[in-house]
Amino acid sequence: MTVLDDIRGRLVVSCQADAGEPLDDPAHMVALARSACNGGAAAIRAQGLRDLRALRAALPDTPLIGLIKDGASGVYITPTLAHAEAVAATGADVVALDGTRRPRPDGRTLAETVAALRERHPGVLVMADVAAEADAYAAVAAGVDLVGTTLAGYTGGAVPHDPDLALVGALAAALPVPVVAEGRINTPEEAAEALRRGAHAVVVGTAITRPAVVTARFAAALVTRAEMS
Ligand SMILES: CC(=O)N[C@H](C=O)[C@@H](O)[C@H](O)[C@H](O)COP(=O)(O)O
Repeated sequence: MTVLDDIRGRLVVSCQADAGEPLDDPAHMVALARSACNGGAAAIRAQGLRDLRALRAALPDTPLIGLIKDGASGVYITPTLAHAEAVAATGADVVALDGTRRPRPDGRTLAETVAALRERHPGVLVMADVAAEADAYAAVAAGVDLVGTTLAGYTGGAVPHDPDLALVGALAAALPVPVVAEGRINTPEEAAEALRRGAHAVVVGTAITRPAVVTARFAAALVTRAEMS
């Protein structure tokens, strides 16, 4: 069984906390990840070397998708080969990296990044986080193992409210590699719809592991009600 077999048709839970948030502690991420696995998650996606090392040690048999966020705009998801190598060195099974066609900060192409990572870390899988169909075609040509819709809606303009399930469907129909639905999947129904549209797996983060954001949605709804009455 490969990691891709393990996650087929399943839920992957993203356990990430921004710096300074109350949950920004590897012990909290491990607790979130254990809870997610108890609830049926097949794999965990996580950010930052500290959290990745803690998760690998605590959950050695759970497939782990790792990344490093360097900044919050432009190419910030595992932006360079050095970041990708550092993620692979934590023991993550999959390295998720920016798979858009934007220039990378170290000047390497995505194809060069993938090739060098594979040479130094044989066996690691590479997931391209893309924003658009053309990104995905280029990423597949560059040799990635799977493609995620992670960055759809995050490369300019207002962030949409809904997940880009149309992109999931288009990529699943066209690509020769597994497509992971990721980004703003906020309900079980949306997760199921992503699978119906051909996703190999579904990543959910915020709706499960960011309680401040989820709480704010409830609180905002109550404020609106109070204003109307
Ligand atoms: C755009 C970006 O930086 N996405 C990040 C990628 O790892 C995370 O902040 C998201 O939480 C993750 O993709 C899961 O998505 P959602 O939290 O919407 O379920």
